Amino acid sequence: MNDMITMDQIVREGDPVLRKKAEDIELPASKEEIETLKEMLQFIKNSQDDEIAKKYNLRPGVGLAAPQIGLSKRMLAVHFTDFNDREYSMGLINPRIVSHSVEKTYLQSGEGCLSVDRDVPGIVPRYARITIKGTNLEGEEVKLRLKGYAAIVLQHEIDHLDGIMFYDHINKDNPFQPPENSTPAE
Ligand SMILES: O=CN(O)CCNC(=O)c1cccc(Cl)c1Cl
Ligand code: NI
Repeated sequence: MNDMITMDQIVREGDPVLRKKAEDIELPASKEEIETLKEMLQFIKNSQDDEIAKKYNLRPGVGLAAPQIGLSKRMLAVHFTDFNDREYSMGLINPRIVSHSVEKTYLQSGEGCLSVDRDVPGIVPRYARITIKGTNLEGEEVKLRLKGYAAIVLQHEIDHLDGIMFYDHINKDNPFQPPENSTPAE
């Protein structure tokens, strides 16, 4: 079905689907899975379009993981430009982090989530550099070497596939304590 995704379809914290480990998708992905992933990517683009976002009351986001629309499947979509003006706009099926730096990074402004209707302040430690493998919307195997903002966003999304929320990473005793061996991404 080719309906657009709106906030009504976004699952909020408390729903157990957000805490499940999502299942790998059997390749080649079905037409329906590809269609859904394209709708997820379109939702993210719509959420960044002032007119559309206003018309449909969409909260802006740079990524979306399938569990956030109630689908416990390992697929995600991202659409953003990083701090070096590099554009990322893609759907990924069965994404996995195949290697990462020891060094960490973080956004000094913290993170937010469409599935979390509240501000949760604090530094979210992320790996500074990651290598991801997965399958794109064209069915090709891709290998992405990411750092900085792109690395952070992809880790936030892949966490959703493992039932992890961004605030799980915030230091309970001192939320604004920069992690060991880290450099801010901004
Ligand atoms: O899972 C995806 N979302 O919940 C979409 C809404 N959040 C964001 O766009 C967002 C905001 C700040 C930092 C990061 Cl890393 C992300 Cl991802
Ligand atoms: Ni999120």
